[in-house]
Amino acid sequence: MAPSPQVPLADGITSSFPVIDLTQPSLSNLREACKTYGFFYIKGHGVKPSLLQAALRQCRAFFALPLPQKQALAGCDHSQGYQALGTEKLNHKEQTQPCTQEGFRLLLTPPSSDQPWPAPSLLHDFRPVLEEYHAAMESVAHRVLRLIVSSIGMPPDYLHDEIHAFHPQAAATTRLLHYAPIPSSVEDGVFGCGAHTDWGCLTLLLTEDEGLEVLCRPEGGEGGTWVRVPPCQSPGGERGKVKRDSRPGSREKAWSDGSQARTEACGQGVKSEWLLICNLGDLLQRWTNDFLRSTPHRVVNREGKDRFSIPFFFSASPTAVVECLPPFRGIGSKNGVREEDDGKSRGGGKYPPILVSEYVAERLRTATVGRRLEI
Ligand SMILES: O=C(O)CCC(=O)C(=O)O
Ligand SMILES: [Fe+2]
Repeated sequence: MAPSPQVPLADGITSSFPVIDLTQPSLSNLREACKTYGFFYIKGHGVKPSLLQAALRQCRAFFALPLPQKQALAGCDHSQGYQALGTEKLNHKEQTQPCTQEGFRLLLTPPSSDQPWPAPSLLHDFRPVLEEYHAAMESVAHRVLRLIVSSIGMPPDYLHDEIHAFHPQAAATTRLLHYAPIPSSVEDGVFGCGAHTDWGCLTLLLTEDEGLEVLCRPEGGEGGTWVRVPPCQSPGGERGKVKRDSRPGSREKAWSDGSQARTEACGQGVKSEWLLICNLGDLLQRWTNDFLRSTPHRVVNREGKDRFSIPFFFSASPTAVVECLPPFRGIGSKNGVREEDDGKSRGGGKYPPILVSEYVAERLRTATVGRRLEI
């Protein structure tokens, strides 16, 4: 099968960031993307652009509400509702300040009567638009997961049917994020959101704004290079400009203009399509004994502008056990390369089996300010 369109990287990085077309997916490209980067773009997802635009409009409208109205929507715990600026720190090693963002978590799967919603008198279309958006992302996530499982040589429904990973339902959260117009400073430890991995199965991200950076380690191992990921679409369909970090000795690289990928992905002359950015989370990495990657990423607000994004976090059923899958038992992964077991693995894998609920609760707890989390 022909290679899928790629986003070539700038500044001498030889590899590229893949675009997976859900209408004609290449499993080998998908496997390579999941193994090498843990990040890829999705095209051909079938979600209407009008729904994506409406979700972003509601996101902006929500954060434009006066602070007391947002604070009234704090959930009974951190997993739902409003989180004010200054309440989260994802990386206690590198961040000197909390993330410069405020957020609103919509834990809609499974449905819960505890989920706070703004009154329709405040934001009339908020709930119907975001419920539709959540359902659309959930369906994309199930499709992508089956493809990922097929790409590693397993029956597509293995996680669904054998592991009951999503039975009766995978927990899934749509999160609205607003990054305050505070310039980040990598040197001073000020980040829109500090380097972290996502703790679910996979994340689908929608944003029109620059700022997302991914730690690129094609060879695996320590170190790596932070690369900037062009947004899913630029405002008005215009293409983003190449941004390079020209500071001497900088290890940060810019992706080349994402418009190239979008044009290639959509065909010349066609108005650019809305891509989704997909990344793998820790559960998939643990299930595959580190064969697939849950890659560190961060948000750097270089221009100090308001930034909006909507990640959809697809986790798993809280009662599912995360334990090394059969093909990866006895196989270690060093520097991203499969190798034979060194004899120290437990339960056939590097990690002891853990309940999804335990893993997720611990990660959520450590993300609130005052707790430690190191990557
Ligand atoms: O806002 C973004 O672009 C990414 C946010 C993110 O990585 C997260 O919330 O886990
Ligand atoms: Fe993330």
